[in-house]
Parts: sequence; structure tokens; C-alpha cells
Amino acid sequence: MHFAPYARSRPLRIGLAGLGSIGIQVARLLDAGIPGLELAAVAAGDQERARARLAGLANPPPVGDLAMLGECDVVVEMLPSRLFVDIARPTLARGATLIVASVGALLSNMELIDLARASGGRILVPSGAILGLDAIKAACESQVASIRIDTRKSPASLAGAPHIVANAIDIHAIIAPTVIFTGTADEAAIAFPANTNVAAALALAGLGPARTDVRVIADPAVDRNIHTITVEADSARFTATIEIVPNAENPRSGQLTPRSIVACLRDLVSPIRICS
Ligand SMILES: NC(=O)C1=CN([C@@H]2O[C@H](COP(=O)(O)OP(=O)(O)OC[C@H]3O[C@@H](n4cnc5c(N)ncnc54)[C@H](O)[C@@H]3O)[C@@H](O)[C@H]2O)C=CC1
Ligand SMILES: O=C([O-])CC(=O)C(=O)O
Repeated sequence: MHFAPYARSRPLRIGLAGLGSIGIQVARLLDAGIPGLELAAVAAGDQERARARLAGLANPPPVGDLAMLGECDVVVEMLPSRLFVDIARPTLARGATLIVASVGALLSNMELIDLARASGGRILVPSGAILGLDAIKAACESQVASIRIDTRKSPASLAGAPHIVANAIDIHAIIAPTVIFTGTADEAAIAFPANTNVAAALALAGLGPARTDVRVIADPAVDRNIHTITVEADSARFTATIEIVPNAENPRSGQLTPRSIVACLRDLVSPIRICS
């Protein structure tokens, strides 16, 4: 359900950092009109291309570099992970709210949490392409023995990842489901920065990166990005699977993540929040 927002003197100004496969969808969903939220600015690598892509919107926002987002109440980070800090640090330093898509990059920059604590800024991690973070948070109020995620993707969507390159894995030669990585969430974030943000979100919701087990499976038979979480706790045992439709523009990312970001934005102005 959607609910009318709090009465505010003005809408929350939303800035988008990155207009790739996730950013463009968030821009379109915001432009369609969400009460209480205003798409105020977009930062893009190729600004000419970004202006062209936004031209069809009802209210095209101004486009510039990351500094353009300095007046926004909320900045949504949807950049390549190597650029995460470039927007996260200034946004949090001025006490604003940062919504993070590149969650894996947060694991190697945990000092940003101290920065947010000091400035009054907030870091929000949407569920992105994963499910069950609500139940994991609840389970962590009891003893949790283990949390694991299996990520199953097409070989093409894993190509070029640091782990594939470093180990000279011929990803296109894989003709049957193959486990190509086993490790912890912090190791996965370095090995597959564009594929295991879900594991990072799971780690932050649950037992932390060093105690979250990750397997990456290259499966030539799948046409979806499939993530299965398995949790063993005193209070509950559960397994949950999600099958995400990949994005046509960037098959590494799926179509649920932009919607999850928009749901997170709606929550910021909603008088009722279903905790997740
Ligand atoms: N949390 C989650 O569940 C998920 C997170 N992700 C992550 O979200 C992030 C964004 O994903 P996509 O949109 O698919 O990536 P993408 O590669 O399609 O888009 C990134 C965009 O950033 C732009 N960019 C590059 N340099 C820039 C600069 N200096 N200033 C502003 N923009 C710049 C690029 O032009 C590109 O349009 C990635 O880190 C990805 O790994 C992806 C899927 C799920
Ligand atoms: O979209 C997905 O399936 C998840 C993904 O790429 C990530 O977690 O980085």
C-alpha cells in the first residue's frame, strides 16, 4: 500500500548520483510523481548522455557532477563501487541522508558510519536485490549460528569481475552450474564488487561481513539473478530465494533494486513504516 506523506512545508529534495541501469529507473519512477519527494538533481559521468536520457521526463532535473548534489536532502548513490566514497563522504559530512546501492563498498569504508554518527547524517541500505533482511534483523535478537547466501548468475553477468580476472577463469567456457567463489561477505565484495552487494546488505543486517558466508555460482542455464539465503538461529530457521529479472542495460543488476530504492524513499516521508 502507498500512504499520503507527512505534511511538510516542501518536498524532500532527492539527488541521484549515477544514471546507469538503476539510476535511470529511479529517475523515471520519481518523475512519475511521488507525493512528498522531488527529483532535484542528477550527477552523471557522461552529462550530455544523461540530459538526453532525461529529456523525456515530465520534469527533467538539472544534470551536473557530484558537487551538484550538495544541496539535496537525500542523495541516492548508484555509482560504480570505486566512486562510492566520492559521494558518500561529502554527503554524510554535511549531515544529509545517503541511500546506498554499492553496499559492498561500504564494507571497506566503515569509518563512514563514524562520520554519520558525528555529523547527524544517516546511511540507509535498501534491500536492493535481496529479501529477508527484516527476518534476519529479528533473528539477530536471538543467537544466530550461521547466515549464508548463494548467488547464482549467468556467466556473462560475472565476466570481468576481479576474481574472474585474477584467477584467469574462462567464464564463457562454463557449461554447467559451477561454484566459482566461496568466502565471506567482505572477501566477496572485493572479488565481485558488482555482483555481491546483496551479501553485504545481508552482512550488515546480520552477523557482520566476516561471519556471513557467500557462494557465487556461475550457471549458464539461468535467465534470472537468483539469491538464496539460509539462516540458522535459536528463534527460527529459514531459507528464502529470490529470482530477479536482470536489467537489459546492465545484466549484473536486476530490476528490483531501483524499486527497492524508491520504496526506501517513500518510507522517508510516510507516516507509517512497515519495517524491513
Ligand atoms: N544493493 C543491491 O542490491 C545492488 C546494487 N548494485 C550496485 O549499484 C551500483 C549501480 O548499479 P548500476 O546502475 O547497475 O551500474 P551502472 O554501471 O549501470 O551505472 C553507474 C553509473 O554511474 C555513472 N558514473 C560514472 N562516473 C560518474 C561520476 N563521476 N559522477 C556521476 N556518475 C558517474 C556511470 O556513467 C553510470 O551511468 C553498482 O555499484 C552496483 O554494483 C547493483 C545491483 C543490486
Ligand atoms: O541484482 C542482483 O542480482 C544483485 C547484484 O548484482 C548485487 O548484489 O550486486
